[in-house]
Amino acid sequence: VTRQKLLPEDVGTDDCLTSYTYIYSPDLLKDQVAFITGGGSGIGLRIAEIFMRHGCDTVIASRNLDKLNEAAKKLSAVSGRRCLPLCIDVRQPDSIMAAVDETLKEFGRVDILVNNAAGNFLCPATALSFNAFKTVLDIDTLGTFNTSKVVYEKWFKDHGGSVVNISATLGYRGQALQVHAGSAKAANDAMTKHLAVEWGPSGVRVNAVAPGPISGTEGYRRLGGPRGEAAGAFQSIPLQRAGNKTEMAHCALFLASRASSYTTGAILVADGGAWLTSANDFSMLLGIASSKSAKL
Ligand SMILES: CC/C=C\C/C=C\C/C=C\C/C=C\C/C=C\C/C=C\C=C\C(=O)SCCNC(=O)CCNC(=O)[C@H](O)C(C)(C)COP(=O)(O)OP(=O)(O)OC[C@H]1O[C@@H](n2cnc3c(N)ncnc32)[C@H](O)[C@@H]1OP(=O)(O)O
Ligand SMILES: NC(=O)C1=CN([C@@H]2O[C@H](COP(=O)(O)OP(=O)(O)OC[C@H]3O[C@@H](n4cnc5c(N)ncnc54)[C@H](OP(=O)(O)O)[C@@H]3O)[C@@H](O)[C@H]2O)C=CC1
Repeated sequence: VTRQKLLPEDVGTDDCLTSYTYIYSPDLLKDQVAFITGGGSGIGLRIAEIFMRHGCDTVIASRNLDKLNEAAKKLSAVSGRRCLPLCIDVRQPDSIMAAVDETLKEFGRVDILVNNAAGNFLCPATALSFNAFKTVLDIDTLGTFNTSKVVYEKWFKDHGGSVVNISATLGYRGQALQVHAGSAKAANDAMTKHLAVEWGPSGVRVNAVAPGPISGTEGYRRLGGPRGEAAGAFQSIPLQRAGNKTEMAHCALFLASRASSYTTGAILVADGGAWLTSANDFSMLLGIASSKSAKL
């Protein structure tokens, strides 16, 4: 008897999948438009690809326009849908307003907002500067609020829509070296619920996906994922492995689409059960608990 491996395909380069098997209808997002922050790399890029394969046009928006231009070409080539790359810094409301105006000019609508952009690094609280803590809060939490508010006021308020925030389970039990990111994501989980309540009557759903360690991304590398994997750290996760980007994109697709039409204010935990059981302490894992270095 072969034990079933709960490992769905994630076959491809770091950029786009080379093969894909549908688990939802290919028309699930037909002719909708999604605005995805941080859509030029990692989990955001895979979300853009999977949404486009389901009939959606996308805007991918972040700081590095060269990276976005290259990603947009690849995304359009694999999906046959339109992808508009736009330069924003989620800390700068004016840049978001200009990008949403451009989106409405190009596509005439926006149906889905994915707040995926974030910044993170490992750093002990004592070594973390005041500005470093503020920077992560500014990107992760204020950035999520800024983008949600602009998209709501310019379109969702009158037409409805779906917001998907990308959170993390890292703060659920507390973790060394992560007070900045854990605090930011906890605030985002609260924001998800508050905005779900306030915007529900306008036909706007607000939900979140909370990943655990997800391989093949900058975040995974920065947080010591490959070292953790080599040290057998993921054996304490019930599903005994890191997740992959396609799995996160499928969660975002569910929450963004009519498949979850009666779901709002929900946080979909997608971490292989990690936070329930794991000794999820990076400092122990990486042997750097007593490090005084600000730049790990
Ligand atoms: C992955 C898991 C691996 C192993 C786990 C094993 C077992 C655990 C089992 C279960 C655990 C379950 C769940 C947890 C799993 C996953 C982790 C969860 C979350 C992951 C989140 C992310 O991945 S976020 C995306 C990551 N990508 C990026 O960060 C890219 C974008 N980043 C940036 O742009 C920069 O890094 C930035 C965030 C610093 C912002 O840049 P910028 O605006 O240019 O700011 P700066 O001017 O450069 O800096 C501002 C201040 O910050 C200080 N700083 C910068 N870098 C560092 C650092 N590395 N350390 C300390 N301080 C830093 C800088 O000095 C500035 O402060 P000053 O006081 O000097 O002004
Ligand atoms: N990988 C993992 O293990 C986990 C990831 N997550 C979450 O998943 C999401 C994606 O992370 P991941 O794919 O790993 O990492 P990436 O570094 O690939 O993605 C982060 C993205 O955010 C963009 N970004 C960063 N700062 C800004 C800014 N100020 N304005 C606009 N865009 C910005 C970056 O683009 P650019 O540099 O061009 O601005 C980049 O595309 C994040 O929310 C992260 O917290 C949660 C748990 C675990």
